[in-house]
Amino acid sequence: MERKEKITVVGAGSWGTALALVLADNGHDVRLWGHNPKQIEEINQLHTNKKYLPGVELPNNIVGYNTLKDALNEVETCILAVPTKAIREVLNDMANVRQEPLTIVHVSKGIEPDTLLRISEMIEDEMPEHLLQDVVVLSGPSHAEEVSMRHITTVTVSSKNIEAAEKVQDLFINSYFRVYTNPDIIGVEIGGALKNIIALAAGITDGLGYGDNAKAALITRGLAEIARLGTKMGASPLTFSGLTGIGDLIVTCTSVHSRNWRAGNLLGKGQKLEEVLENMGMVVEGVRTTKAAYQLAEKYQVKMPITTALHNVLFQHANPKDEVDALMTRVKTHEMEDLANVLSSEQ
Ligand SMILES: NC(=O)C1=CN([C@@H]2O[C@H](COP(=O)(O)OP(=O)(O)OC[C@H]3O[C@@H](n4cnc5c(N)ncnc54)[C@H](OP(=O)(O)O)[C@@H]3O)[C@@H](O)[C@H]2O)C=CC1
Ligand SMILES: O=C(CO)COP(=O)(O)O
Repeated sequence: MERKEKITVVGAGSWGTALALVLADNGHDVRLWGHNPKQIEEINQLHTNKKYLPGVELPNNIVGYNTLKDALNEVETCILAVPTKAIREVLNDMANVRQEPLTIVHVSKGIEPDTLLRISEMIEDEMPEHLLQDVVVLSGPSHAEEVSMRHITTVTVSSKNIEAAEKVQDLFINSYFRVYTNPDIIGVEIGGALKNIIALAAGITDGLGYGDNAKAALITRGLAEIARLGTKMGASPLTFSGLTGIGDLIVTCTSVHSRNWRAGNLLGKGQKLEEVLENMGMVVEGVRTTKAAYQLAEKYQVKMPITTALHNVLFQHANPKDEVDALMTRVKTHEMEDLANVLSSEQ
């Protein structure tokens, strides 16, 4: 019989709440911490979180907490489910109320602009060493709306410590939520973060009225530039053909649940970025990640034409249609650059 645990989910948005449900289904005592007292009252009294997961009923073994100290008391594992922008602030608050080491499972998909740190690196940077047991990432094609309806979902967990990843695999795995492990933490985090850029771009092309051919082109050429950067950063190229690479690209570029796709769609239809973000009401990670990936491309001297085009649209007021035209009229090239180099050296 598996050990049932007290587990704290930090962040009561869509993804934190959906993951709390999976853990509750597995019999764990789940504490769901959020910074909004009214929302916590709703979770405890009505067993709903209507803003983030409308129509979903939460079981009794999910208890809402508004105080981090109480939420983290006597807990060994915490799931960190806040937007990338809020991570440092929340970790700082956690460090102030913790004395014992904690395993942090992060589920956010982003890169920090300017420092260019992946989220596991941000956690190591911000959390004092004596308070950090292990850092694990959970990522993959998984919209909260579907997970909360117990629709079949597959994800991957990764950590520098394989045993920690396997423990998290055991906490989450069940008949509708299948969890794999992958030792390549760089590839897992880069794939999960950068697919949001391509999802924004896919939303834009849909909003402009382009068809499925354009979407397929974006997904495959998007994957090529993500893998080009990721491998330079030390990731295994194989990871990009897995759940956290192509898998997450497919779901985010093709699903109406995706906030990144929806934001891109509105941009393609002519709305201004500020207006789109204001009306979304939930995090659109791809915007900040585009800034970070653009900086990473410069740092590692990697060509990322789709990321650059999106950067121009988001931050330089470029016209989306002009950027698509510019992408299509670049100098002709090989599809597989490495393969072309190998073949020409054999001649
Ligand atoms: N939704 C999904 O399907 C998936 C999301 N993810 C990733 O999970 C991460 C979280 O996303 P998601 O849950 O969807 O986002 P949401 O926008 O749905 O929720 C974000 C939550 O974080 C809270 N929050 C924001 N800032 C702070 C802060 N400074 N301190 C404390 N809490 C804060 C929000 O509170 P408030 O309501 O007060 O704003 C809200 O409860 C993102 O990185 C996302 O990419 C990954 C896989 C799937
Ligand atoms: O990461 C996700 C699905 O795997 C969620 O994507 P969005 O943030 O675009 O909704």
